[in-house]
Amino acid sequence: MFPRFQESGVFDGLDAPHRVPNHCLVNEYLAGQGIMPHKDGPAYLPTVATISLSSHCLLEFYKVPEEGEKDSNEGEQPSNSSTTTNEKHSQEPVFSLLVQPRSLLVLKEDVYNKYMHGIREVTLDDLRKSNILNLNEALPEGINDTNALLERGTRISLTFRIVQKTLSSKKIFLRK
Ligand SMILES: O=C(O)CCC(=O)C(=O)O
Ligand SMILES: [Fe+2]
Repeated sequence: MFPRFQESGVFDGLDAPHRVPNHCLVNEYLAGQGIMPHKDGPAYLPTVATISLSSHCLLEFYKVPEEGEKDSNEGEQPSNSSTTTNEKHSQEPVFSLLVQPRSLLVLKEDVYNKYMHGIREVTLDDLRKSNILNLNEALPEGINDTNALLERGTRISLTFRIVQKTLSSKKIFLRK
């Protein structure tokens, strides 16, 4: 897989010597589970590549609140079991992407830096809503109606990132 990342240049242009990720987060979402809107934050270099398996989801993008408005959840560890996830989605998304199973989604540059992303806690995704930018290309096989409600199943996501600073074992030893 690393050669595929290098060939496709997904992690090019970052301040990283090897152009491959050193961090992978695996999330499992049961139908109806989501993740609150958040920014991935400065602990990672600003490119994130996500492989999705099993089910689609609707990834929604929100403007980061201005200074003084409510927090932007920057770098906060997002929880996919929070009961308040849908409250955090009260704002309307600016745009959404229909994320297909077996797809690789790369978020970088402005989308990484200027928008929050989240997944609503719903079992049905309403394709009429949310300004879905890739709706026509991403409709699942057999569905040609952009008015459809898409039923979610269990989705597994593998999110690859580059973490710039990791805590060395030496530091851990010295702190004991
Ligand atoms: O599961 C996904 O596609 C998104 C996960 C995510 O946003 C995160 O872990 O920061
Ligand atoms: Fe994220």
